[in-house]
Amino acid sequence: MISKHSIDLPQRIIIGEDILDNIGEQVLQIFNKGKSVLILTGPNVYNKYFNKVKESLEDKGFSVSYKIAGSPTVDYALSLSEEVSKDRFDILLGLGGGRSIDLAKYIAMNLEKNFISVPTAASHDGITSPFVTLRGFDRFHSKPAKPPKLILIDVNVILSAPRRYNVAGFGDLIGKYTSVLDWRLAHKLKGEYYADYAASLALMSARHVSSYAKEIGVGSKDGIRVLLEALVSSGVAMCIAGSSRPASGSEHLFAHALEMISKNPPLHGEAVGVGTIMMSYLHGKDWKKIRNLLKTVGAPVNAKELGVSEEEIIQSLVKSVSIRPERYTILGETGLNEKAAEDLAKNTLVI
Ligand SMILES: NC(=O)C1=CN([C@@H]2O[C@H](COP(=O)(O)OP(=O)(O)OC[C@H]3O[C@@H](n4cnc5c(N)ncnc54)[C@H](OP(=O)(O)O)[C@@H]3O)[C@@H](O)[C@H]2O)C=CC1
Ligand SMILES: O=C(CO)COP(=O)(O)O
Ligand SMILES: [Zn+2]
Repeated sequence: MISKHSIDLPQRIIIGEDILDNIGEQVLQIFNKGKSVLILTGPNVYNKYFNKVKESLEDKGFSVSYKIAGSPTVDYALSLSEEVSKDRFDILLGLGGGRSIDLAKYIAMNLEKNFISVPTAASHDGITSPFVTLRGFDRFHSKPAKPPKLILIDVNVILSAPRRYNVAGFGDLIGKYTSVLDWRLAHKLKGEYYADYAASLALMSARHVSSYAKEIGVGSKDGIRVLLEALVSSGVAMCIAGSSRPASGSEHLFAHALEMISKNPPLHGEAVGVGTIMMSYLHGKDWKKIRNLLKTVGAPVNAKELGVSEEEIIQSLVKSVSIRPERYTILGETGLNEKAAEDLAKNTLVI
C-alpha cells in the first residue's frame, strides 16, 4: 500500500521584470483589496525597496506595516511571532534574503496567515520551500511550514543585488550533487524513505546551473533567470519530498556548523559550496569538478576566500555530524575526528 502523502505547492510564481513597481497589482490578483500586509525585511533591503513596495500596495488599497528582521534563531522567531500576534494583519510578506523570507514564513505558519515570498537576491532555495531553517542552541532545526501562496521575483532587482549574493545561490544549488548522494545512502543503509522524482528534480537544478556557470558568474540576464528557475525548482523538490532531504545533506551540515562556529560567518550558499567540495571527496566523486565550477562563477573555494580561519573549518567539519543527528549522511553516525577533518580539508585544498 502507498502511504498517504500530501504535497503543498505555491499557488502562483511570477518571475519577470519590474515586478516590484507593480507589486500591488500582482497581490490584488490573489488577495482582496482592503487586506493589511505586514512586511518583514532587513535593513539594507528596507532602504532600497520598502517605499516602492509600500506605495504600490497602498495604491491598490492594501494597508502596510513593517518590521525589521533579526537573526534566524528559534528564540528570536518565537519572540517576534509573539510580538506581531498583537498586531492586526492578514498577509505576511517576506522581502529580502533568506533570513527575512524564513522568518516571515515561520510567523505566517504560526499565526495562520497568508504568506508571500519576495526575494531580492538569488542567494538560497528557501524562496519556494515549505521549510524554515532556524538555529537552536547547538543544532539546526528545519521546521515544516507552508510554502508561499504567492512568489514574486523581480529579475531586475536580483540583477542589481551585489554579485556575491547571487553567486551564493549557485553554491546552495551545487550542494544538491552531494545531498542527493547522502539521501540515496540513507535509503540503502537505513531504509529511509527516498523519492526518486524529488531527488532527480533537485539534481537537475544543480546540473542546469552547472551548464550556465559562466553566464551566472558574469551576472547575465540569461544566467540569472536560469539560477532563479533552478532555485524555485529545488524548493519545489522539497515540497514534493515533504522534507529538505533532496536539498540538504552533509554539505549543509558543514555549512550550518560553520555558521555557528565562525566569528565572521560566510553566506549560507558560500559555505554550502565549499562543503560540497569536501563531501564530494568523501563520496569518492569528482571534487575537482565542483571546485572548478565554483571558481568559474567566482564563488569561494577555500577558508581564505570564505573569510574564516583554518581552525574554524576543521572544527566545523568535526561538529557537522551533531548538527542534525537524525539525518544520516556520508559522515556516518560518529562523523570526523580532528585528524580526519584536517586531512579532508587539506586534500581538497580548502585549507
Ligand atoms: N527555508 C529554507 O528552505 C532555506 C533557508 N535558508 C536560509 O536562508 C538564510 C540565508 O539567506 P541569505 O540570503 O544568504 O542571507 P541573508 O538573508 O542574511 O541576506 C544576506 C544579505 O543580503 C542582503 N541583501 C539581500 N538582497 C539584497 C539586495 N537586493 N541588495 C542589497 N542587499 C541585499 C541582506 O540585506 P538585509 O540585511 O537587508 O536583509 C543581507 O545583508 C539562512 O538563514 C539559511 O538558513 C537557505 C536555504 C533554504
Ligand atoms: O538550506 C536548505 C536547502 O538548501 C534547507 O535545508 P536545511 O534543512 O538544512 O535547513
Ligand atoms: Zn541551503
